[in-house]
Amino acid sequence: MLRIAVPNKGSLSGPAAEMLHEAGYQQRRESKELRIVDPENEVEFFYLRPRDIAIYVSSGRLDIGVTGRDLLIDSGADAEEILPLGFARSTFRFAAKPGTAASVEDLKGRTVATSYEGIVAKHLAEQGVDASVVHLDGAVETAIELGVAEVIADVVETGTSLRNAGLEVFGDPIMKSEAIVIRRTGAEPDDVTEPKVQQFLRRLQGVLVARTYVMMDYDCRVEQLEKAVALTPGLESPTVSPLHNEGWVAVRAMVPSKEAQRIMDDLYDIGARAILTTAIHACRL
Ligand SMILES: Nc1ncnc2c1ncn2[C@@H]1O[C@H](COP(=O)(O)OP(=O)(O)OP(=O)(O)O)[C@@H](O)[C@H]1O
Ligand SMILES: O=P(O)(O)OC[C@H]1O[C@H](OP(=O)(O)OP(=O)(O)O)[C@H](O)[C@@H]1O
Ligand SMILES: [Mg+2]
Repeated sequence: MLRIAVPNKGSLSGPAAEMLHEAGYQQRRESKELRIVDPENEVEFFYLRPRDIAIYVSSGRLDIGVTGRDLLIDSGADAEEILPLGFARSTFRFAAKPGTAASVEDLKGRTVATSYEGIVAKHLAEQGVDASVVHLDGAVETAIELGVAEVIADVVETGTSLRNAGLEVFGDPIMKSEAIVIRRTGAEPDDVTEPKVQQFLRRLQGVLVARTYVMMDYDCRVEQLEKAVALTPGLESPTVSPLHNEGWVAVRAMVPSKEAQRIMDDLYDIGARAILTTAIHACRL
């Protein structure tokens, strides 16, 4: 049975469960459940605090886990990223009252409040800056107003929390994060576990592709086919089938969903007709 760690709370938990459900895995029914077995897929899910997941996975007791890249790096645990999952995207940044600091060098001798001491200490050491770090569990934006620190280092998504606290980011982003799948560094692939890990990754990749691509079908004149294929090259190459009407073909290709409307306009302009897009529910590339 493959043993997988899944976030039990916070920003990662809902989207992770949704993605696993889309990938065909059974998920818990109640938020208090700590572990469930999915016998059909021979997988056991452990619902753990996102911050603890890298530690469990690095111990080797769990085979893989879903966590945030920032949490993995912060933990310093012996685990590595094997698949980015495209949700819970954020940047990790320094912020302060406007005019306080312009770059990481300005942190010398100052105090930085953060929930991610590991990331901050590593970054300051890399930059050769000597500053104090104070650990807070959350709501770190308030630390400046209350005089606990002059600078904070925190997760920024929309920037709303910073704006509400009257703070501004400064310096280069410390890192970019998103949800990821991790496994123990240098895990020895055994014959029983490895195929299951690979199947798990293929399923999640299938969900990612289904989320980012749509299937496009259209008819076009043979003379326009090369132009049309250049607009819709597909992943390998589009399927082209003859139509009953001579001189026309039907084309089918996957296209990035974000570009679908523009591609439909361009196809129409070169004379393609009956242009349809349909959602992809699942796939294996
Ligand atoms: N507003 C946000 N937008 C995107 N990702 C976020 C956001 N807040 C936290 N994250 C990501 O969630 C992960 C942290 O999860 P964690 O559950 O520890 O904190 P949280 O989501 O802030 O929840 P809480 O603070 O309520 O416990 C990190 O990978 C972080 O980058
Ligand atoms: O840029 P934004 O879109 O505002 O998102 C970033 C905020 O979201 C998270 O806070 P959360 O609500 O989890 O509270 P916390 O600080 O107590 O973790 C994070 O710690 C930031 O404060
Ligand atoms: Mg938080």
